[in-house]
Amino acid sequence: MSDKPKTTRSTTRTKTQTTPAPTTTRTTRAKAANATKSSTVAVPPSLPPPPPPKKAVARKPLGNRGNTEVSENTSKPPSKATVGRKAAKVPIALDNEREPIMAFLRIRPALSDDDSATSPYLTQLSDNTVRMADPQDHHNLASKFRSSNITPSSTYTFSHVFPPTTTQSDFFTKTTLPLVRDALEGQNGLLFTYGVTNSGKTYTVQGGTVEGSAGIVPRTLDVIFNSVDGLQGDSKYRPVRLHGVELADPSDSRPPPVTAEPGLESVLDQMNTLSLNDQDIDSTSIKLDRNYEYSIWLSYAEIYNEKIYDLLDSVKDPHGTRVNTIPQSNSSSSLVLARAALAVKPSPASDGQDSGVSGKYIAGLPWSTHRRVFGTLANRESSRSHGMVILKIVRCHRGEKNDPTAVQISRLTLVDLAGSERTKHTHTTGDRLKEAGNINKSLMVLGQCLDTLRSNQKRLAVSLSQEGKGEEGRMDTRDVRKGLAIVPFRHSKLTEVLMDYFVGDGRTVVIVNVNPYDTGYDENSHVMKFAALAREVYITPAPAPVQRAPSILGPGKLQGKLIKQLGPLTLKDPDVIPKPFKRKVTLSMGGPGGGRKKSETVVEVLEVDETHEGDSVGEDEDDLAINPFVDELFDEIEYLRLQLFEAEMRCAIVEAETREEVMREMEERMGNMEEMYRRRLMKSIEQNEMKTDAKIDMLHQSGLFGSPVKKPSRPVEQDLSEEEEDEVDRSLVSETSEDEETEGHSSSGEEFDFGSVQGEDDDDESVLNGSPLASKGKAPAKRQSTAPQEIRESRTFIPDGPMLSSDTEDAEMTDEDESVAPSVDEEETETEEEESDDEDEYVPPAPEPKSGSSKKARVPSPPPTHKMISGEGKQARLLTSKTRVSVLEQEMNDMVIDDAEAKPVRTSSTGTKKPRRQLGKAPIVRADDMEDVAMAIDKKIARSGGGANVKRLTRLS
Ligand SMILES: Nc1ncnc2c1ncn2[C@@H]1O[C@H](COP(=O)(O)OP(=O)(O)OP(=O)(O)O)[C@@H](O)[C@H]1O
Repeated sequence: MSDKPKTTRSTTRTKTQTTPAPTTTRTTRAKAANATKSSTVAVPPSLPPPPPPKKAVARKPLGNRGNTEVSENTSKPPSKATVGRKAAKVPIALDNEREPIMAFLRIRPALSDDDSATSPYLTQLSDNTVRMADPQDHHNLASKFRSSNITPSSTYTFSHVFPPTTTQSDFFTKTTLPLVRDALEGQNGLLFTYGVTNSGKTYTVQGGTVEGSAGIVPRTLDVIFNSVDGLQGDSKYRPVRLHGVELADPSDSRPPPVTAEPGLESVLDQMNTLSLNDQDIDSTSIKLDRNYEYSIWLSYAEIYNEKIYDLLDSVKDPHGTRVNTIPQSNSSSSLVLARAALAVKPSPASDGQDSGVSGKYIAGLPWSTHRRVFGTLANRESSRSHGMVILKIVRCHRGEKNDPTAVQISRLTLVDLAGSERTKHTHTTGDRLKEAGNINKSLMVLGQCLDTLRSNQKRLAVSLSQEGKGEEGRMDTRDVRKGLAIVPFRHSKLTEVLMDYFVGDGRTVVIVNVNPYDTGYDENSHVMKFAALAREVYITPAPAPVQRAPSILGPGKLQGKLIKQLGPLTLKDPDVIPKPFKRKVTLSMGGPGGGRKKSETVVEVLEVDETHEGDSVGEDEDDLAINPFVDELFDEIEYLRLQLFEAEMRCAIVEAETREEVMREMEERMGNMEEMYRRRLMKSIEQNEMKTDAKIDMLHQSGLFGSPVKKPSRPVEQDLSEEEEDEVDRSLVSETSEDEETEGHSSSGEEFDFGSVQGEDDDDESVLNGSPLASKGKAPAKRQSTAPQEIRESRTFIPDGPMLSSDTEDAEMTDEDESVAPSVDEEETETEEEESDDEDEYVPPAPEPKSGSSKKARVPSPPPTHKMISGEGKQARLLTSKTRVSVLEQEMNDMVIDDAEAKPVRTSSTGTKKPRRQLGKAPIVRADDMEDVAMAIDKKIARSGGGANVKRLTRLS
């Protein structure tokens, strides 16, 4: 018993330190023949709250522990008892029927202030559902156009969801303890963690560095050794391959030859003397059938770059010599370690078992204790490799101890998968890219396997459901089985090694780890979908296999084969040795939590390809069964899938970029249009203001506001007598009528410089100088010399002269109003403006009517008012004044204030400058306003006796 290995678990457990548990136990008590059946073992509903943290206590050697119920252990509080208590609600089916793969979700807590400041994208809805929504969705434009298979918000269902507050102990009890119990009863079990980097996989499997954070692996070992304590067998047999057993080598049970490797001495010494806190020791014990004795075997392997390595291997240099000295961090000497990859071989039929399930095993993976821990020294990088702890429990009935056919072996495999992020996000090159590619490949193949299994099961289920529904349309289930798709287990080392679990060789549990603060929303969506897929795959756990006819090999034979297997490590013949893969590894010891100073050493590791020499019976025939063509096809499918994925991602990115570009362009155009309309509006406002100012000026000048402005250009008019004024009034009315006809031509053929002429050639161009108002102001001066003649001649025209009625005014204004509406296309608007200009051309009053009866004949009949105007007397003059006001209003409304930006382009054929009327710039004059103005003017006229002021107004207009 003094040979019993000491505990090697460490409170300073980190990713880089994984120590082997002692694996061989001896039976210390050969009694309890009538022990109760182990199936009565139940899991506690929940563990009691952990005891107050004690000062670290020395871990008790396993050999000294009694295999007793915890309640019997006086050193432990009864509440820690695990046997005989009511079963916890662990969602693992207890029958051997078909059952889905269990998928548990564990949500990582916020670890930093940054995490706490971010809103998590995962919300727990119930005990088994969560909703995942991308919080960046509202801000991130690109995320709106992410590839179509990523949904912005989804609800996912799991067997159970563990919130961030879940303790390691609670998590272990609800997810792994049932598997441990199964394993002790002879049932295989698989548990693997799946998630992106930094989501807590390693924390879940191995544990953290703080007290009470021991993970699944150490707790599993605790429970197993607690349970078998007192029932240890003499390790007569040891497991080989997948299901086989052979006679054990006596050295398997010996303690490690520490002195032989002084470099490791300190490491192992450190491990052995480390003490653990109570919270890190799981005191759960499962009540076992005491008719059996047990021996526990452990191996630890990693799958790195699609190659499998033994992490419990002795440390060797490239020449195969054991390395005795590990250089310390401050040492200048460098160390090169070598390790050989292990082959995966099919389990031979000679290892036949009851379940009939075939699988593969890692050839050369040692199943013994006291090995040097490569895993500890070679620093398994959990992000980049899949770590597998494989526990084998060899159970032998006490009454049949010497009957090798009565040996029962069960396996419990705990896998910490590498981070599942995609290559495109890792931005890696060279070796890192290769690593990422292999990780992606193995995880992708794992997904493919589950997918194929699911669809095969569905097809089978459909075929079975149709059985008994008559012959027609029903397919023989055997035919359906033949037509099922091949599950591509062989396409990655990971699935090759785990395949037997998926075809019914035990229960499977998937733990999905999610960091809800991580930015990899898409990656986590893939993880969630993987879990959803896993839950749709059904497995039929086989009953505990019993080796009825195991192939027993002598230890010598096995050793010989192992030596053969490890032979390439000597690296003596470079021609036959594949080119090794070299990488640098940092070894870490001590550090926070353990109270030891942290030391680091960098070593180079040479990784040699696996040898394909067979080491087991019957494997060659199995290998021959592999069809290389099918293999090729699978490779091709894999390659195409990868290409498809990359193409999809590229398309999604291009689409998102294009959309963004188009949106930017549209925004720019909208901005330009907005600016254009804004400028137009401002211009229109300015013009209207100027026009209003001009009107006010005119009213001031006319004296209507009590401050007449004297116009030097009209001195003669002011001197006219009353009679003359009347004459002028009448003549002006006549002029107005005549203006409609004469198209702005004076009797002398002279053209006025305000208003353009209808039908005028658009090509005429001249620059307008000054405001149209100025032109209007000048007009009377020109007329001045001809006024008496005009008055005389106009008398004959007044009755027939057309007048602008208010209706006409309204109509014109309406037309112009319509033309004000801006058009989207500037050019179109321009054209319309020009056309409208021609249509609504302002017709200035002609100073002298054109002679000729033909002109008169075209004049429409005048309204009755005109006839009255042609009469004599005061009332008639007043009416005439009103009419003049109407004309004035009309002219004011038609008036255009020219500004610097106007287009004064027209000239008459005679070259006279003409202001070009601005389309749509005519002001909207409200009828009420005009009436008011008219009334004011009337009053003024009445007060002043009409005459001069009316004349002045008219001239002004
Ligand atoms: N439940 C938890 N409670 C407290 N800390 C946690 C928890 N889960 C994870 N952590 C911490 O989060 C960090 C990342 O966890 P971990 O290394 O286990 O992630 P991982 O998924 O294994 O990453 P990788 O794939 O790179 O190995 C670690 O510091 C770990 O201690």
